[in-house]
Amino acid sequence: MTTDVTGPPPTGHHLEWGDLPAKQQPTWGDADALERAVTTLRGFPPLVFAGECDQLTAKLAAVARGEAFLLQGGDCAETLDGVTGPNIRERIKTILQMAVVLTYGAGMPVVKVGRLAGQFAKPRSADTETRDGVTLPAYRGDMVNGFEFSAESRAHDPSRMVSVYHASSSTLNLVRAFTSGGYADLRSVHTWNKGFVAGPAQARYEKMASEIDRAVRFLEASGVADAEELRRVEFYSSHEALVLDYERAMVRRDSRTGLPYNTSGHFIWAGERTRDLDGAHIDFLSKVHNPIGVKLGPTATRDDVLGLLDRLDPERTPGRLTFITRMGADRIRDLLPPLLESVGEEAGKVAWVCDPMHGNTFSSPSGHKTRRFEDVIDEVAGFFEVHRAAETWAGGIHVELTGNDVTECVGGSGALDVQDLGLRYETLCDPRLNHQQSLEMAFQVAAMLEAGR
Ligand SMILES: O=C[C@H](O)[C@H](O)COP(=O)(O)O
Ligand SMILES: C=C(OP(=O)(O)O)C(=O)O
Ligand SMILES: [Mn+2]
Repeated sequence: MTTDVTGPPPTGHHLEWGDLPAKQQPTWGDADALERAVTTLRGFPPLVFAGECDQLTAKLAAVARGEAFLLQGGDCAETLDGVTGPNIRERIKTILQMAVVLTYGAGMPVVKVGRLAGQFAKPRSADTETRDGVTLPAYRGDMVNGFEFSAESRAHDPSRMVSVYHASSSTLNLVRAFTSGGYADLRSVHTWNKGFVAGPAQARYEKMASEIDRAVRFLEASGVADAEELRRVEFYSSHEALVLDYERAMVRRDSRTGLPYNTSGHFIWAGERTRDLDGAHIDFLSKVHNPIGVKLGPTATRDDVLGLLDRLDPERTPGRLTFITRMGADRIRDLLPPLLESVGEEAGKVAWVCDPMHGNTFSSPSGHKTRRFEDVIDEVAGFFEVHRAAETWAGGIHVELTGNDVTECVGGSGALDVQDLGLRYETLCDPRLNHQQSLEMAFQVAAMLEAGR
């Protein structure tokens, strides 16, 4: 981890953001409260450092070259109440386990990125929600308003951005402690499996962990393994850069180079609803030097893809830009090939990652938003097939998951049924894979990666 100091922008050198149209923004009522929150945020230290962002760019360059695989995962919507030690620990353990399964199964470096420490704002399909004849603003994530269905809670409150900063800071603090303080030591692969509800994937993991243990002991005994290298993992934060008042206020200039970085997270992306070329979100991403992503849904055209490439990565810097496709299991095989084809040679200049969640959401009869595990796997399978045929690299997966034993997505070996959804449905936005389903997915994706080698 580099320790460069990333300072606030020098006085008089504030970046100009202009006033391009910005979709999906809060309507803060109180201008003074907004000003106070933004001023407070601007004075806070960065949450991540420019040097770390550059390291991640270098790792994503390896993904773009086909030499590494990206695992990006976490909640759809983090919540302030959800920032607890156990919640964060179980999520980190889950991602570490998945990464080990992928690394061991596929013999390939895995870049680990959490959807965490900033994933507190949501774009919505509708601005309002109606219950029993009462219409209120839709829930837009804890950065903007509360989930509770009352006028007071649903009002957009800028001071929430400051709360999100603190929540992100304490999340990152624990993540850094876990990943560099010995907990993520490869010699503890077994302990990451502890505390989870037993199931087939856990048992399979246990077996694999024993093999890894033996291999690590062998390497250590032979003097090949560097004890320090085994002790820690590089783990990065990411979120959708949605609420521009928050993201802009977190921009700092790198003291080494003077270049602006969004220090609210290592990797940030523009969502499917805010990726228009002439909009404020793409303009924002074009001005910061972090590694960035853009979601591409079923309506993405050749011109969108080429335009985004030119706008966001004019120099074609390896690792700078990642396209995250989310087409749906039934459409990926038709919609992705023309995009790869139209980009031609340029397709190899960016990383391509599959979000198998957002194109596969439906409502259960009980009214729960859900996804079928089998559709999620099928979209990833389609993603691999298409890339193989196009001779481009299927660079990774972007998944909504939790380490907790929730009942939000149906299917998987636990055969979770739509009738079970009400048991432990805890997400405030989209349904996440639970621990068992996440681990199962890792085994299936590792097999796909292995088959392609
Ligand atoms: O992850 C996000 C959701 O897909 C997005 O917020 C839209 O959800 P909605 O259709 O329930 O508004
Ligand atoms: C809103 C999201 O995705 P998308 O922009 O792809 O719909 C999300 O990642 O939670
Ligand atoms: Mn989501």
